[in-house]
Amino acid sequence: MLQCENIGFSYDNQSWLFEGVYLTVKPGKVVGISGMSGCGKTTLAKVLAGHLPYQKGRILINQDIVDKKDFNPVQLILQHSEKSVNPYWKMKDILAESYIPSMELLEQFGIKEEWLSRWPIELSGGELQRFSIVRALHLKTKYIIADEITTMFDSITQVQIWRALLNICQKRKLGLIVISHEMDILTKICDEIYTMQELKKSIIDR
Ligand SMILES: Nc1ncnc2c1ncn2[C@@H]1O[C@H](COP(=O)(O)OP(=O)(O)OP(=O)(O)O)[C@@H](O)[C@H]1O
Repeated sequence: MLQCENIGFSYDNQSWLFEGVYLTVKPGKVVGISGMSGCGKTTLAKVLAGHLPYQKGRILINQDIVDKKDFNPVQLILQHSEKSVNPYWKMKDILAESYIPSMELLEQFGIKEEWLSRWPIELSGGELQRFSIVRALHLKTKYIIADEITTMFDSITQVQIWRALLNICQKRKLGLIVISHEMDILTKICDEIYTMQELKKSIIDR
């Protein structure tokens, strides 16, 4: 179980962006987070994935505090995948930095073999995003945070991508946190949905 207890974060060490955030995600469950623009959803995602240090509270996985030196079992997929790839590496090397995915997995996300030998700039935003999703699916990953990950896709491709991701999460019993402004996506795929405001008020064990 991924548990956040009383998390507080500040960018300037003067005022809290959010404080007293509680969130529990069980393996195999899909939890949606929505909220006003600028309320701190992406920041919370970065805190959970270990990209940003938090100043208050604790984050536990199966009752243990996450070991920062080890592979982080909480993997974050961001909206703008071009910001999370090295522009000087070819796609196959970007994937290999994490692990070598099977062709079957690549196919599930509609990745063509010929794209592997391209530079990031030679792919569309949607094509690049497919790589970011696959890259996060390391075998040691236990939780995925998907932060507005399908905004660049047409509606048919959105369905294909969500179906593939949800299938894998179900098969591997991964917990999935979905951050989105699109309530119709959240209501279709999530077991529970919270606003940032509600996370601040909630109790640990619900
Ligand atoms: N590196 C940073 N340094 C200082 N302030 C930041 C930094 N990154 C984000 N912020 C501020 O923190 C607040 C929360 O940003 P965040 O991106 O977490 O919001 P969000 O809820 O994900 O917004 P949106 O729905 O628009 O994506 C914003 O006011 C933003 O300007």
